[in-house]
Amino acid sequence: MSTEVKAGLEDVVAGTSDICLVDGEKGRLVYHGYDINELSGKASFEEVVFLLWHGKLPNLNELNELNKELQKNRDIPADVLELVRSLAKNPANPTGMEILRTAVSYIGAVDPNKAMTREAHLAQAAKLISLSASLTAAIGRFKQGLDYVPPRSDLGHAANFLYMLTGNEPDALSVEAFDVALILHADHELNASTFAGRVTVATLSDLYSGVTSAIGALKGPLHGGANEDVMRTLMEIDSVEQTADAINKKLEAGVKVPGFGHRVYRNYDPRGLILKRYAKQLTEKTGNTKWFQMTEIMEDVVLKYFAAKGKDLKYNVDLYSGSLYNAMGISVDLFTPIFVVSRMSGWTAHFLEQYENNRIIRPRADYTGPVDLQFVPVADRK
Ligand SMILES: CC(=O)SCCNC(=O)CCNC(=O)[C@H](O)C(C)(C)COP(=O)(O)OP(=O)(O)OC[C@H]1O[C@@H](n2cnc3c(N)ncnc32)[C@H](O)[C@@H]1OP(=O)(O)O
Ligand SMILES: O=C([O-])CC(=O)C(=O)O
Repeated sequence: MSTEVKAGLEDVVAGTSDICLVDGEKGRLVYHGYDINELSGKASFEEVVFLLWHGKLPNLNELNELNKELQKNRDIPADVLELVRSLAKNPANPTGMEILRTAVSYIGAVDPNKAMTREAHLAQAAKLISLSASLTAAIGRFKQGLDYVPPRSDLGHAANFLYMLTGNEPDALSVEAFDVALILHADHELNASTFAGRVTVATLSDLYSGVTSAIGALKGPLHGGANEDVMRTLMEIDSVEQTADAINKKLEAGVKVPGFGHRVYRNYDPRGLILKRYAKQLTEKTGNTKWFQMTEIMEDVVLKYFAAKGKDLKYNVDLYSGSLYNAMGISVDLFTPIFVVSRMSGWTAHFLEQYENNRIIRPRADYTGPVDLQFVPVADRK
């Protein structure tokens, strides 16, 4: 057995997959052959869901069928809605991610369709794509003391989410920007949450357990939770003029600034460039450019700080989603749940792939503890 240990499994290839290519050197992200720049603004999120699950873009009939299936699953069942409503009011103040994780686990427990077939998994995946969006909108409303807005079947996935969140029909630019954000976050090879989920389903556990594991992993601030941290950092500074100074102080203190750095992208994160364009466009349209301006200053300060040290640290997908979502009127606590709404497509595609050609995932640890200790009865221990 090789004893070479790569901390954090850096650059370790843990399997093959034909879902998604992350080219860290060239800053490219490709879903089943399609570069994200080719899909963004042209395809809908629903088409990308089909692409990730089936390895090809849908024809019109296939897309209509998928849309029908997604629309059918949009309304939140009464028992799930009550669970979410009570959690949103709980004095422990659970986060959006905690409520979403609990609701998904509950939905799995009460789903009568427990078959471990591709057909059943696809039905469960469609249910989760729809319900994760409806639940995120409902969590946002309940946390503000507002009522549930039932879904509409005449709107696409992105527009329906914004409608269920605000109760108003969204404008075309917000729908386009949100749809693109969903596409950009849809999949990312063996990132921590997808890996966690694949490990779970590789024991031949159910798809809901895989998704619950994945949500738990995405929640952390080193992964999906960073998008909320970016916005909280900006809100804590709360001044365009103070941004450079405040970020420099954090860097000098050795704080890891959220929204920067990536395990794979050495050059730039291609998703960030697209999100930045939409954030600029939407914040200019709404007239509230403060958070976008602060984010640009943050980008400039961090890049210069590291360049001066001979390091090439770039911003990642989480940096500009903050000002973008804020311009859509979305509260910070929903930013990582929105990541779930999108990544549900990639997670479930990976789980389908794992089930198709499964072997339990079980690496080794290089043991560094003692051996041959002698047992001492408790009364004689110091
Ligand atoms: C959707 C996503 O998950 S994208 C990532 C979202 N996460 C964040 O934005 C949180 C901030 N970023 C980070 O914590 C890291 O860059 C990660 C977790 C993304 C990647 O971690 P790793 O690949 O293990 O990189 P690592 O932490 O070893 O960083 C390499 C070097 O860059 C520095 N560095 C990396 N990211 C940052 C950052 N955001 N701010 C300051 N310094 C950083 C590290 O201190 C380290 O410096 P050193 O070589 O002097 O020790
Ligand atoms: O790939 C990663 O390590 C993290 C990431 O950017 C993602 O999951 O989108």
